[in-house]
Amino acid sequence: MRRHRACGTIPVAALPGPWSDGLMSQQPPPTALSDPAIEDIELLVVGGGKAGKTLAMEWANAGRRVAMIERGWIGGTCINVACIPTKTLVTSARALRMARRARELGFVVGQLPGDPLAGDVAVDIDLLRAHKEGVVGEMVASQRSLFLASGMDLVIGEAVFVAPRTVRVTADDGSRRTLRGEQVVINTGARPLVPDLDGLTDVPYLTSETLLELRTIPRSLVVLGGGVVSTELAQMFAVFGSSVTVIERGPHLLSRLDPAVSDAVADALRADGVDVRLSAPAHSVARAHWPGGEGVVVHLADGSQITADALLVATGRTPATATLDLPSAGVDVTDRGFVATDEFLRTTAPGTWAAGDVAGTPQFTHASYDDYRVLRANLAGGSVSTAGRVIPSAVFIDPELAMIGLSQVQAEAAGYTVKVARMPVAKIPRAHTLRATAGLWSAVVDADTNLLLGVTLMGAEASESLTSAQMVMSAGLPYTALRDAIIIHPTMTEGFTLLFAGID
Ligand SMILES: Cc1cc2nc3c(=O)[nH]c(=O)nc-3n(C[C@H](O)[C@H](O)[C@H](O)COP(=O)(O)OP(=O)(O)OC[C@H]3O[C@@H](n4cnc5c(N)ncnc54)[C@H](O)[C@@H]3O)c2cc1C
Ligand SMILES: NC(=O)c1ccc[n+]([C@@H]2O[C@H](COP(=O)([O-])OP(=O)(O)OC[C@H]3O[C@@H](n4cnc5c(N)ncnc54)[C@H](O)[C@@H]3O)[C@@H](O)[C@H]2O)c1
Repeated sequence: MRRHRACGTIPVAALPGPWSDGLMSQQPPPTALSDPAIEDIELLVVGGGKAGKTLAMEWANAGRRVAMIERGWIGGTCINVACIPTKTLVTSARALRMARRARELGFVVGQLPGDPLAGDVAVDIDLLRAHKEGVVGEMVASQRSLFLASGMDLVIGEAVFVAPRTVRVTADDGSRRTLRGEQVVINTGARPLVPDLDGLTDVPYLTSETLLELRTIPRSLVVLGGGVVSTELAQMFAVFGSSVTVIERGPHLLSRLDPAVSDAVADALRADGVDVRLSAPAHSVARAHWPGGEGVVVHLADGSQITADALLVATGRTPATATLDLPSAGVDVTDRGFVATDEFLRTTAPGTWAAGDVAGTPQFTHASYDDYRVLRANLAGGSVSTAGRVIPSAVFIDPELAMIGLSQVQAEAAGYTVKVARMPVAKIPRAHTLRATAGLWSAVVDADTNLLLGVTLMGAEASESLTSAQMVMSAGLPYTALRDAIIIHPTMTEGFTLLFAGID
């Protein structure tokens, strides 16, 4: 039988956002257990990220006593302020780019009088935001329904450890509960990292979270950092009409890629008008004023400066542990502030586990979901390890970039003798029908075994095509399995038959 633990002390009216109605009113009043101040449960999930919420729902659906504490984002970071809103906006940017190429594609769009942009079409920021909020709102509502239907106790508030496996939650109205789990999972994610840069705290700056709330498209935007968040948002805002400059302190965008691929990413951004400055460490930031306006000026170490209406800080993410009081839980952190876990996702405190970004898992939602699979097994007494996981990823720029496994540089450094397949995307028939012939596919093959070591696809629909290579890799099949497969024509995935033709 499902059992609910109460959160009646947190008034529904205190809850933010569209999920505030009816959430707590379905819960019975608090029941004293072994200690009147402490509510004992089987599973306590701290932070409703991908791994934790999935496990919480599963256990609650099985009739187990589960509480999940979430400070406000029902469904976690990904749905509220990261993957889902940004990819929704990427879709708009892509459609806008296509609309600007209307004549090439055989149609015309109406002329908008007074349009400040060069093309026939322009962004309506209110419509754009409504579109994004519609997608996010539907997903949040769906998550809320699933959480409540599972029978879990969804506790809205800020969690702080007060003892091992014991958390105090404070709601917006100041009311408190104390919950103790037989098992505890910490899944609080990460937040934008704000670097220690001279002047930064004195200027208005945006992060990936606040950028999504803008009421206007800034005429000019300077982006600090040249990683994944930066490249996706910089290109998108350039397409929306901003004059965008990216400042990266290192010699390449997306520094973990082979330089040739990083260069191709920089070219793709430049093709949309982004000014990409590499090896350009920022020295300081200050407010800038000009007749009729104000913004920010970024001074670079080489003495040059960039002035813009708005500044986006995209210099990485930091684990969300600062307010958790982990020492009270007996949970150690690493020197970079992540919750220290072993390969089974156990923390240093008995019965306490961690997953997702906060645990130092590669920062992708699908990686956190894999942590759920690890936890699911290990909380049931198993010993599933996170060691050796091969995690694919994609950067949703145009053209898309998707990768898995080793790059050529990494494979050679690891001592493999490799065969490398490379092909311009223009060789794939489907790319022509999509009018999207930009990009390059490459794959690294172990010359001794013919096994795939890594694949990097830059081109239309790369994030979809990559999964075929991932399946071949995980099945331990040679690259010839893809080369000789009968693949639907014309699709982008068909490109594998061409990529691998003639690499012997
Ligand atoms: C702009 C952007 C775009 C991204 N796009 C993608 C993408 O396309 N694909 C992809 O795979 N990944 C993407 N990511 C990364 C992805 O969002 C994260 O890796 C993923 O959300 C991590 O999930 P998680 O399980 O660690 O927890 P999260 O989803 O981060 O959830 C943690 C939850 O814990 C809550 N919380 C934190 N502290 C407390 C506390 N003290 N008490 C109560 N609750 C707390 C937070 O409110 C949050 O809801 C993107 C990230 C950003 C910033
Ligand atoms: N499509 C996706 O899956 C997706 C999208 C966005 C984010 N994410 C996840 O979020 C994580 C964080 O992304 P991110 O882009 O914030 O971090 P990142 O680590 O990918 O990139 C940060 C960049 O900022 C640069 N930098 C740092 N300090 C700087 C400074 N003072 N001046 C100039 N440059 C500076 C770094 O050299 C680095 O290149 C990613 O690693 C990724 O795992 C994933």
